[in-house]
Amino acid sequence: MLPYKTTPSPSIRRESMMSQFNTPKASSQLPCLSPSLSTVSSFSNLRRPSRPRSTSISSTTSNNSTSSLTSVSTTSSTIKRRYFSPSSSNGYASKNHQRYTGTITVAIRIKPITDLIPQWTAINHNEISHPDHGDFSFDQVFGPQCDNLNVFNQVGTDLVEKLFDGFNATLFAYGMTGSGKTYTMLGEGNNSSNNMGIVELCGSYIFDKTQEELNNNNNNRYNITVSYLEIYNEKIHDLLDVVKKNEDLKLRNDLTQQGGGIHVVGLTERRCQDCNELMKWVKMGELSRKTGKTDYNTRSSRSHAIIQIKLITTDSFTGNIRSNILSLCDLAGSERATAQLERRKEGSYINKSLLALGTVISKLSVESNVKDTSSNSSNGAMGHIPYRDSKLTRLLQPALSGNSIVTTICTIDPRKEASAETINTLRFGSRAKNISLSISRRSINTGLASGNGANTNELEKDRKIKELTNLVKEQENIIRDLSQEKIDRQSVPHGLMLSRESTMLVGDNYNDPNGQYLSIENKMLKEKINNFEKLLDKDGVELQDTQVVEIVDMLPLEVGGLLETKVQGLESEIRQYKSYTDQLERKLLMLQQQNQRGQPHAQRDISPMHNDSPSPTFEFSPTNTTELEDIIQRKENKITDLQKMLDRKDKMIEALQSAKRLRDRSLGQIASPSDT
Ligand SMILES: Nc1ncnc2c1ncn2[C@@H]1O[C@H](COP(=O)(O)OP(=O)(O)OP(=O)(O)O)[C@@H](O)[C@H]1O
Repeated sequence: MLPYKTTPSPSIRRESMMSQFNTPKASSQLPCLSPSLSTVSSFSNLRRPSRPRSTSISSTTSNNSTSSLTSVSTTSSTIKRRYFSPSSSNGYASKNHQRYTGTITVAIRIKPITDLIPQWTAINHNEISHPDHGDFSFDQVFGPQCDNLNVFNQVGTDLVEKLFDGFNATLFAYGMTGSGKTYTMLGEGNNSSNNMGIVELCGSYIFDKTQEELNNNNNNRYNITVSYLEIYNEKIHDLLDVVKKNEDLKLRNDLTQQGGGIHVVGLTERRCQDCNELMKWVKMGELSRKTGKTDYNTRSSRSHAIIQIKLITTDSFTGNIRSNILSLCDLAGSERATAQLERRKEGSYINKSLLALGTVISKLSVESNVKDTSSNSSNGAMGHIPYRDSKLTRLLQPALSGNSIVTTICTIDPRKEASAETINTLRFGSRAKNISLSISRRSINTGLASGNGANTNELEKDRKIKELTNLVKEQENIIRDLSQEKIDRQSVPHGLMLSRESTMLVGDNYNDPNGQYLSIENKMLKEKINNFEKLLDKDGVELQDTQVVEIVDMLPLEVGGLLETKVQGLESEIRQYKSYTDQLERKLLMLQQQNQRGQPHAQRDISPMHNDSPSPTFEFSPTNTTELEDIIQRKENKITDLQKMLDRKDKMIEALQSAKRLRDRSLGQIASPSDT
């Protein structure tokens, strides 16, 4: 169990502090016991002119505090811890209600100083005062005398109670460097007395309460985990994983979270059996956290740190499970520029993210005011809130936008030289105080728990994983189909053998048969063009019969008609050549006979004697036998060529006709006798 040493009861020490409070000078040392009273809604409203100090508050407060002090059982008889019972006047819903409505709770904590007279003092449990700036009102004001347990009793117990009621809760410490944020959240030194920080006190309270519930035979079973991260120079580090501690973890919107959430991908969660174990992890994380020396703090936190304690509640009777998170944030402190380069760089990141937080708080505050003033007429729509301006605001986004009950502890250094920062901090606090929250209880999962600590989140994640796995499978199928399509395209025979039927079959395998068919058709047409080009190139070269048939087979039927006409033209041309050649031969014969008889070349007219058939027109007329022989030879060659060409065309026509017959047959038509 917890290694706490027995501590003096807070109530006893409070009694002794009360005596100081009754003296006028002791107002700055006001103990912090009363529940929240104030609900002032703007910074200007929070401020009142200085007034004479009242001394009448102490007795009332003292009575209140004693009556509201309740002992909470712990599991060890040697440890007796006393907590206040949760305040009921803070706008919180009762245990049975489903919703919490109220504003962010803002507490101010004044750091004790020994050497100088403080400029800022607590005049009662809700007000802080400055001789020049006046009085300011908040939910809680903790004087320098208040210890961490006092603070916890006022602001921490409520949050933990709400956690058990099914809400998320967030507490963050805000203030200038050296003003006491880390002291408040994590305590100091060996934690021998009341210097335990809020984190440890919350952890202790949570484990005590789970034990108490078990003792009361409650059906609920609890599992508790802890995670610890820091934002250093805008990078998110996992402080509970020594191997990954320098990795920059990514943020992701977590749709499994009710109302949306921000998920830190890969953040380690450690399961804890008791507060001792929880603090062991926290201390381990502390060792990794970045610290350094600043003008105001010898061990300044150079990063924002967020510890999350997750309470997983399983109803062993119904199997319902839910998880709720308590986020405890120790922000890095704002500071002025320093000479040291490293500190300056860190400082600029810190200031930038705090500025982003300030802007978000300011805008939310304005939005809340607008909603208040327009009340029912408001449609509830939010203006743009720049959560994305920094990692810090992104991480706090779910809490600030209604996923969590939020409390802020603003720590201040009461010295004169820190006054500007104090005013800034109070301004921040007053804006935060304006922000109204309306938070649903986290829904409870039905469905049986797995018994091994499964929780809502885990079940949701399982569902999400299944969904994503299916998606991945679907995408793998698409990729496989696409690769197959590529292979098929590449394997389409290069040539003319791919029939339309086969292309249709190939096409049927694809998701989009029309598209696939068109692409194959396109490929075929390209092939046809290629072959026509080859045919043109091969003019005069003998084509194989099969080639002719193939070419003709792929020709559209209209081309066949054209070819036939062309062939008829050629045939008539050949007939003309033949007739002319006949005439020439006759003429030649005649000339030869004349030569043999020794007759002179009296006639130069060599035009055909019988002009009964049309003859082609020639450019010149032969003048002697040799010339004539030459002409005749050339013409014979030409005739041979034409006959060859005619043969080819005949074959083409034959092939065309047979292709036509085939197609007609395949179309179920009866071939007409003229086709054959
Ligand atoms: N309420 C307090 N009681 C006693 N000592 C305190 C208190 N608040 C702060 N201190 C002391 O002041 C010093 C600075 O405090 P702390 O480190 O908590 O400041 P911080 O706001 O976290 O600063 P930083 O932003 O630089 O990290 C510490 O030595 C701490 O012990």
